Amino acid sequence: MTAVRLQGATLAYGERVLWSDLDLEVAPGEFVAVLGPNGSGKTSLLKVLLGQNRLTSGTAEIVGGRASVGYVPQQKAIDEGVPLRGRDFVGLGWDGHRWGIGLRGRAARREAVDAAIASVGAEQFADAPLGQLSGGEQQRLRVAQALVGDPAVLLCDEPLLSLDLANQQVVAHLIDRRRRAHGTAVVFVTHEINPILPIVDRIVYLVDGKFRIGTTDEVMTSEVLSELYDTDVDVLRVRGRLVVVGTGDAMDALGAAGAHHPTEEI
Ligand SMILES: Nc1ncnc2c1ncn2[C@@H]1O[C@H](COP(=O)(O)OP(=O)(O)OP(=O)(O)O)[C@@H](O)[C@H]1O
Repeated sequence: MTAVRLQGATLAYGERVLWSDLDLEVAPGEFVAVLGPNGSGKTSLLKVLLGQNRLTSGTAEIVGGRASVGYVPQQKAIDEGVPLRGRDFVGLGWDGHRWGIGLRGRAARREAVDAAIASVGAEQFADAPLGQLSGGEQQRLRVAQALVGDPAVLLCDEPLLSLDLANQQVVAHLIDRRRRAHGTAVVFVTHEINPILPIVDRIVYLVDGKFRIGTTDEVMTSEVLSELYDTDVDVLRVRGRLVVVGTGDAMDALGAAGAHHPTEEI
């Protein structure tokens, strides 16, 4: 069974080839992380799957169709003045999938919104204005919004960015629980693999037109990353965490260079 399929997928902007001949099948319930330095084409890959970017060649398919996709965007602070309540924000995810809400539709909507809010443990703050919530609380509601339509595929674009360690773990755990309980396929773009290290099934690692796909143990080695980066890279395991040294990225693919939490990574 396959939920997401890329075949011979190539994306180029003019002369610049981000990746080429990418073959990837994501199974229902599988958790695939997309890693790579800035500009390697991680977000572009998600945009292809969302139907916002066209491949230069090859094919990309969400097997259940685009209606079965949930999307968690990057965590960004929502303006304090936004009058929307958390509950209404989650409801927008439902409305995106359905038209013509009758009485019965309204009851189903309420039920689905309540269930999505409960699934991320957001009952306590779902009725507060969105702009007054913390970054972690807002991000939990974004996950609820993506889940309310009961997606078969969840696409996440750096959903942990700028969350503290505790909230990173909360959000990662929510997504993990969801994919195990519902067989949701997850494609998860991230700079920081450590918060999802216990969860991830496979990694797609993109670097400057090259890529490697495999399990964490297959991809996160000094040998593979040195080859991808074309320079000496060391992958160290320190107290159950991965630290990468030598990629030269301002914020390298593991967050080990520490743009966000330098002291927490080691
Ligand atoms: N529509 C476009 N036209 C031309 N170039 C683009 C377009 N969209 C993205 N790019 C370029 O393609 C490259 C890859 O962008 P993308 O956002 O996919 O990278 P990324 O791996 O997600 O990076 P980051 O980690 O910085 O978010 C970047 O250099 C970007 O400037």
